[in-house]
Amino acid sequence: MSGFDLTGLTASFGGERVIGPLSLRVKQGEKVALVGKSGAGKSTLIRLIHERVNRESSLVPQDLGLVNALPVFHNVFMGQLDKHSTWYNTVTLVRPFSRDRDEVRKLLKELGMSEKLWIPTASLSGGQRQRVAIARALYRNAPVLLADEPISALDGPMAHQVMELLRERFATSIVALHDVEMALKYCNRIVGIQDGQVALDETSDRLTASDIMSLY
Ligand SMILES: Nc1ncnc2c1ncn2[C@@H]1O[C@H](COP(=O)(O)OP(=O)(O)OP(=O)(O)O)[C@@H](O)[C@H]1O
Repeated sequence: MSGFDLTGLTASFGGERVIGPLSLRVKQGEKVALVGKSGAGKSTLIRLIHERVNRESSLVPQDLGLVNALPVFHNVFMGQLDKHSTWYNTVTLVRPFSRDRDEVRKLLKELGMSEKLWIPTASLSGGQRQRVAIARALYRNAPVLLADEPISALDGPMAHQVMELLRERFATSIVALHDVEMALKYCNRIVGIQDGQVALDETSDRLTASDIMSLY
């Protein structure tokens, strides 16, 4: 699977509906940007999609979900925990296999931080931590990427490098982005969320930044 057709997506907090009911069909090869103002429901929608396509997806959550006490290597390795036996994962915790070390180092190099392989994650900057979560998603190598503001802590050149990498490595993606220009540049479909509903759904080549700004 690398496309999906989800219907009946809903979420409520304290009895208040914040998403849906909403349907979303994403075809293989589509790079979807979720846009909309803060509180519109983008993160909640990504969580709902992840619940439905869990094992088929690589997730970069907004809070990153890193284990601070562990080095960068182990946080990235977590992307493939469910692909190995308990024995393999336990050995890796103490003494990682060279094949995995090399693979993780190579990914980190593409993200400009190979020298951080054995550094405790807690000691990294915000942008470095974000890149660890991105490396974990790349290492998981699932058919669908689900990412919630994956470049919010990165400087300009690194933000472009990461978006390029994600576009190249994942056939299908849904990425919540605040930066409208980045959404238009790296995604081929724009889905605008307003009050938990789809308020805009159009291919990028038919939109300008000002069309999207009407959502804000
Ligand atoms: N755990 C929660 N408990 C209560 N309300 C929540 C919770 N999570 C989200 N909400 C509410 O749901 C709505 C949608 O939130 P969500 O985080 O999905 O928005 P968003 O579009 O991702 O915002 P942002 O761009 O600021 O990340 C908001 O009104 C928010 O207050």
